[in-house]
Amino acid sequence: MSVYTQLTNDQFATFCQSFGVSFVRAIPITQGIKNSNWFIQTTDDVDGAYSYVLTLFEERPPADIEKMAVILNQLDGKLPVAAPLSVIESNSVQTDDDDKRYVIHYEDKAITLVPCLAGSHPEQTTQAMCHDIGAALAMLHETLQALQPAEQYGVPLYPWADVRDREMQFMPGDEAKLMSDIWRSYTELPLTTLPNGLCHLDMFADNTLWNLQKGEEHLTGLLDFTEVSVEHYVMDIAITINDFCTTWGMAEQGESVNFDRSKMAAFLQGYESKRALGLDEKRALPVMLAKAAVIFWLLRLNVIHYNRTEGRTGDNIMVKNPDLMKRLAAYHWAHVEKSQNTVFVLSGTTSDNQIIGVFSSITQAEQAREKLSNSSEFAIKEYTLDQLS
Ligand SMILES: Nc1ncnc2c1ncn2[C@@H]1O[C@H](COP(=O)(O)OP(=O)(O)O)[C@@H](O)[C@H]1O
Ligand SMILES: N[C@@H](CCOP(=O)(O)O)C(=O)O
Repeated sequence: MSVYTQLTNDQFATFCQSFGVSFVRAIPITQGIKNSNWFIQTTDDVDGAYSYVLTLFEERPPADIEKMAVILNQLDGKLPVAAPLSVIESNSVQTDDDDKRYVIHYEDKAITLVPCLAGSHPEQTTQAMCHDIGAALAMLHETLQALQPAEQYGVPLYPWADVRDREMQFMPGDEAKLMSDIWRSYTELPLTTLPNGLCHLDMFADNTLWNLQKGEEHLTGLLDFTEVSVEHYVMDIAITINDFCTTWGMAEQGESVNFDRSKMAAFLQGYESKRALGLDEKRALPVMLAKAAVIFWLLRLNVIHYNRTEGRTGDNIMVKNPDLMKRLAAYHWAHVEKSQNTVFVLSGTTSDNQIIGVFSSITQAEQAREKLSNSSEFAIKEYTLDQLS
């Protein structure tokens, strides 16, 4: 559980009053690792129910949280998000939407109050859920294109290269090599031409809520918009795929990491039902999956670093296991290396075995075969480069 700041009931009551809500009780929220969150019970709630969530943003400055409120209001109605309540201005003068404030301050930190969304976090995902979260992410990418210039609405990207340089000093050689190989391969992608825009960048299953009725699972909430930044859409896709399409084994399951490629196919189908991916995005995806895993490996090491340097300890502090992300990065990297080392040969099946072409992906080979009038007389065979020499 992560509640970094302790507040008194009087403080909760005063904060809630700023949003026109009458406070009864605050219940600390057990999930989340960045901010302090409480469910808020009001005088209108019965039987221990609660209708709001109060968040005290521990890291992001209030100006970033104001931007986040604009983003959530843009998405409201298109996707199931919890848009922040506006602050009741004391002079009771009607304010335009543009002048509304959504944030109050406690010391130098921002506080928001949002409606509590129904549903629960999935412990496991299904192919149908992966399809739906893919469609939701594409809708998010498309909808936020209305906010221009995008840089004005997103927060700056975190300086992950600095975290990498600090953490790599303490890593065993093979781990540092994995990280730098993936990083180098990422920088070799056509980064200047890949489409970009406002991205969520933390769409993990535990940042989503679902009605989990068996066979009828549907998305009821998208949470945690504190990281929204301008990034390549394919990076946001990779981040979301990495969590939704992986079964994470806890310590008792040997911390296994099982990535499900059929879930990824379902995700991509859902995504492309709302926004078509370009060929360059599809080509970049395998390396982006590895880079996204590296970023969250670093993020988790960074949380541990700050907990240590700022003396944050105790039962209220939750940490997520960086090793799981390291294993996922290694899995994706092995896949990239294998495909870099593999070619697909299209050749005739008749006695002369005529070679039509050598391709770096199965899709390219299939496309070439489809163009042949007598395509059934040609086969595609996979070879590693050392088999060909
Ligand atoms: N609007 C909401 N409705 C229901 N639950 C919420 C809402 N906002 C936050 N939560 C709960 O609080 C948890 C932590 O919120 P989150 O924004 O992910 O915090 P953090 O930024 O600390 O990671 C979520 O996983 C969810 O369980
Ligand atoms: N989703 C990230 C870290 C951010 O955690 P959150 O609980 O604050 O969304 C991870 O799994 O490492």
